[in-house]
Amino acid sequence: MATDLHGAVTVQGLTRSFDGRPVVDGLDLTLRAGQFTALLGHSGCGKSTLLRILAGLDREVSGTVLVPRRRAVAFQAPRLMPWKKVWRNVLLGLPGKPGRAVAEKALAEVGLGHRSGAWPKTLSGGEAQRASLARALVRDPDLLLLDEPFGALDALTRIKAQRLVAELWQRRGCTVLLVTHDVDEALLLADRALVMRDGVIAYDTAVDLDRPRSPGDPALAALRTRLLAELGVADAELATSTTS
Ligand SMILES: Nc1ncnc2c1ncn2[C@@H]1O[C@H](COP(=O)(O)OP(=O)(O)OP(=O)(O)O)[C@@H](O)[C@H]1O
Repeated sequence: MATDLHGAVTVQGLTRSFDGRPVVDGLDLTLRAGQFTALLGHSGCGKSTLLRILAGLDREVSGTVLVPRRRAVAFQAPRLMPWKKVWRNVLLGLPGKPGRAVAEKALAEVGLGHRSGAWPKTLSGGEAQRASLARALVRDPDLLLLDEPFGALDALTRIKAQRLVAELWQRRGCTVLLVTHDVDEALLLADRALVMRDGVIAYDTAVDLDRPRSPGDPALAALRTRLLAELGVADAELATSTTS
């Protein structure tokens, strides 16, 4: 995998197979630096596989992958080490033995400065997810990869976490790729939405809507219908498909 110094991502002819079955199959994708892109697609279509490849966690691929050197990933499960205090979790794996103040700065950015010395098991689900986000931010990423980071949160915590990510993105200006099952979440946050199908990006649309966004905006509603059609979801299924 090649790396460059900017936030842009270039993927060409990317293929990843498991047991002889291609999950990513000649995929092309370009992300502009600073762009917030949502990646949608049916369960099992290969979204996490693509994200893991971009994160450098899976190198058994063919094709070209050009990503920024500084990149970080946050998963649906916060993956905190229970035997390390929150601030130590934030610094986990960082080179050069950075001090607690570095962790606390990232924790403050996600509104968790006061929990720095806590044990992970004492955090709520939303707090743990924010700690996981701080662990990504402390790496000062040009590319932030988010794999369903809000999937396990209750509705209210989820809304707060979505707002936080939107704020962080606007403040930091990094490139974001967000894997989500939730079309409404994609339309709330992203300025581009992709649908992955049959191992490639099968649909690609700009989400060119003013912020903050309102679900009542007719342009948003039209995009929503189109994306759901791309996902093969009929109108009658709308309510359940976007809240699960
Ligand atoms: N390490 C692995 N070994 C074998 N098969 C794998 C491996 N990782 C992923 N797969 C398979 O690749 C396919 C795509 O998985 P992936 O997790 O990327 O899908 P996804 O779109 O992220 O799904 P979901 O939305 O349910 O998280 C699945 O069929 C999965 O079983």
